[in-house]
Amino acid sequence: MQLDVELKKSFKNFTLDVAFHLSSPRTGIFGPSGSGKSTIMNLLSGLELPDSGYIRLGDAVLFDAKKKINLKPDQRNVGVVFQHAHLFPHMSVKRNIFYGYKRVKLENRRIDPDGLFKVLGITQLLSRDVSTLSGGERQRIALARTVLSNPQLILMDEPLSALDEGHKFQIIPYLKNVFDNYGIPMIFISHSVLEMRMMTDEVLMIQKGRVLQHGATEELVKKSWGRGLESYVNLIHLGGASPYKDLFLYKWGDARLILTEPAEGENNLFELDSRDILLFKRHPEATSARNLLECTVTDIYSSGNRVRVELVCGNEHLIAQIVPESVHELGIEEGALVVAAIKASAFKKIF
Ligand SMILES: Nc1ncnc2c1ncn2[C@@H]1O[C@H](COP(=O)(O)OP(=O)(O)OP(=O)(O)O)[C@@H](O)[C@H]1O
Repeated sequence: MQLDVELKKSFKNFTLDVAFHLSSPRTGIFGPSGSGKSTIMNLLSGLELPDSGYIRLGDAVLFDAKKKINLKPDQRNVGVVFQHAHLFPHMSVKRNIFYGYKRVKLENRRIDPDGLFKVLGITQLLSRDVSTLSGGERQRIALARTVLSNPQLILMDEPLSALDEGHKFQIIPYLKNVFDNYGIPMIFISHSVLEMRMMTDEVLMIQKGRVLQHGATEELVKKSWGRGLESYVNLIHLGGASPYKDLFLYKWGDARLILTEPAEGENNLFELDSRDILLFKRHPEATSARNLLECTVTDIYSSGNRVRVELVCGNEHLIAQIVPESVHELGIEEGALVVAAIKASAFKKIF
């Protein structure tokens, strides 16, 4: 994806003034409430008219104030998934999905609907009444409708934020499936760092209508933590568990992890707060922590009274957060060997 944007838009109490070039097919727009994320999305999709600037998507000019080009929303080939699914309540699920499909030219119907229903896990929902669906199911239906319209870009405006905590992340594997199967570039809007990390490789940080930072998602999360993010959260993908005494044993690269929480299937995501990792110079003789990992320090960065220590443990990466005094006591520097101790209960299952 190549998206070139320079846009200005003023409302009574707010001015958006941004210029950016996005090339990653999984991009995020991140920022606090009221920073201008939805305004950017509305300008890109053609729902709002910019005061000035241009929008170029690949070879297509969607908007150019100087050249007086302004493609209508349905000419832009940009699909939108909103926070709420906006399904027609009087139509069946199937009719909702195919709404608009008949307007897609035959040569552009490149996505097989039955295949898409499998990818989104909605085949069994097709004959259901819209009113009987859960929030996550509704979002998957809305996504199916958008994908079938054959967009060259999908904008997702906080697609998870209306879902309750328990179901929020269940939809993430489906979103990833759609991306992996059809390769349609996505711009994902959110004010959740966790969602950004799960859904994007590149992120544009917006504040008060301006671009504050732009870069690789993980790098921004690691390095800009001093400005408000209390600690780094390690995201750990684990396959299925096997029982181990009263606990559960997982394979993690070449290492083994013991957790209190069970998980099924090969696609489980756990979070581990960087503050929950203790570092030792040598193997402790006895400890209540069930996990002791031999690691090498690869990077250290500090902000105020906190220091983040990047580690490679086997072939996996971890970030621990300690205080400056511990850095001196442990002799932590790049290349140093340490033992990371992690309690079995420190891993929290996301999905
Ligand atoms: N049509 C409009 N008329 C007047 N002000 C508007 C309009 N649309 C947006 N705004 C204002 O522009 C600012 C940015 O709004 P926007 O919805 O883009 O923020 P956001 O980052 O998406 O916020 P949130 O995360 O809460 O959805 C807000 O102050 C909002 O009140």
